[in-house]
Amino acid sequence: MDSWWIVQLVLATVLAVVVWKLVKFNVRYRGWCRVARQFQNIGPLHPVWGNLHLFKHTYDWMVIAKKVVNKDKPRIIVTWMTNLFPNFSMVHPDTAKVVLKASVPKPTGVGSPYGAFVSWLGYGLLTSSGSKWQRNRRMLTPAFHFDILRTYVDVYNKSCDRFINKLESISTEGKSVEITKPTAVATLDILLRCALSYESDIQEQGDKHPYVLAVDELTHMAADRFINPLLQIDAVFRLTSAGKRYFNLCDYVHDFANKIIQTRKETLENNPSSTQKRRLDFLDMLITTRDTDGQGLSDLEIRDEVDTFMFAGHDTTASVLSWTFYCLGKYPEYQQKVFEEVREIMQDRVQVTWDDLPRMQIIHLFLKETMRMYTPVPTISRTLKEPLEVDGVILPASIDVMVQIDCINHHPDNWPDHEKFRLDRFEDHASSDKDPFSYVPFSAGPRNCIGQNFALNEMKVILAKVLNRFRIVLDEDHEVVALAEVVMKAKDGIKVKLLPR
Ligand code: HEM
Repeated sequence: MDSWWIVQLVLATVLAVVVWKLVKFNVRYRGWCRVARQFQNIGPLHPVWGNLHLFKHTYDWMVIAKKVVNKDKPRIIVTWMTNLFPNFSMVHPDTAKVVLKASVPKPTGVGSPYGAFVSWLGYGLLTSSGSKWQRNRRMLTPAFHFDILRTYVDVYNKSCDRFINKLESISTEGKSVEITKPTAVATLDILLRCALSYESDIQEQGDKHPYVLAVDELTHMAADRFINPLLQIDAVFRLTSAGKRYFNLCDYVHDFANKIIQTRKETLENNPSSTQKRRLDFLDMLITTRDTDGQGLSDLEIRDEVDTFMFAGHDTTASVLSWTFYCLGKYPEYQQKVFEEVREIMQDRVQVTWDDLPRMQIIHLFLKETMRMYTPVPTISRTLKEPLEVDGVILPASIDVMVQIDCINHHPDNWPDHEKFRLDRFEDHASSDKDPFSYVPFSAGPRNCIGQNFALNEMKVILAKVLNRFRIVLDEDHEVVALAEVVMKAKDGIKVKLLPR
């Protein structure tokens, strides 16, 4: 056969594959259109860009969606990502619960919401699916048992003392301070101490500390990758200067964790009784946990879980705390109520105890309403491997579906006056006939947040101690705008005045 024939054969094969793919896509596409027609669209369609022309930034989606939810009270919203790909968003508890209860995997491929985080977090609990996730979730659950969490209260107290010192040093003469950054460093400090027993002066150093800087930059860069599918292809991203920096930072945080893991493994091997003399941390649990076959986690799995805790546990908690400081300043009459509760519980003490935590009921209500108003994790997603029936419609396999927690928190069917901050909103929430899926800041179902009690305890300790020390007043000259990014952020931060009590 001469070479001309070979070329023709190759071209014909390529053409046949392309045609076959197009036909397959066309069948799928028509199926998507049939389904999409049954639900409300987020807005007018552009002939090429679908709904994308409506959003300049990813966070614009939530602003528009919440207006639609408020006006028409839909249960599912369709967004066309160009005219070729529909995206189905569950915005009501009835539709969200079907997705959250099903064991539906996380989307981690190129162009998917979690894909951008994989080179940093690997396949830890947040990004893994299927049997790997099931095994590891079972193995890690004991690390969040109350008996373990109880021992962290001391860490929260000590770290919060450093946080208060930091705030005092930057808020001299009643000047207002930007609160979100020091709060994020404080929550990272707490996680490093609880997860790895890593003791350092990171709060004093702030982003001069290389680990703080790395985690902060990685969080932002991974979020930027998330909105640019091209940059999600590692090989393409590596060619950009941002990509080079990103992978260097990944190497740095991986090395940082690897060194601590190796040192700890050697200590545990050489001196197994060392754990009896000190507080156990997450790393001890990760190294010693065993599955039903007696197998432990590999070194890579341990590192992935450590990095996952750092990412999933620090920015989320910092977001809630920052918005809570904001709301305390915005609603001084509620701040007074919370403060009175703190004084009643703590009397003359400055350290919070484990037994104080369940008594902090007004703080608890305040945190809950803050998390409803300023949803810490606005959006999560899943990828359908099988068709799933939602609201009487079969959503086809192979599409990504989103659960829009922020829309659920503001759905007028469940939350009348949803834009109003009301401390009494949750007073009888548990006992009322309200659907538990109408409020899911920590998600719900099998893949709910494993760290929620850790976070709630930590936030209560910090709030009690900060309020015991300062009265919080909003800086009225600073405009605060909420942006629904990966976590809920304030556009130019949050500024408050901290007046000593
Ligand atoms: C106020 C603070 C927090 C909020 C609002 C929050 C919220 C959430 C949400 C919404 C999810 C579901 C994510 C998804 O489906 O993609 C989640 C999962 C997760 N969170 Fe949290 N989280 C917080 C604190 C923490 C802390 C402190 C830790 C660890 C120490 C943590 C570790 C995790 C992990 C490992 C997962 C994945 C669980 C799984 O899929 O099995 N979170 N969190």
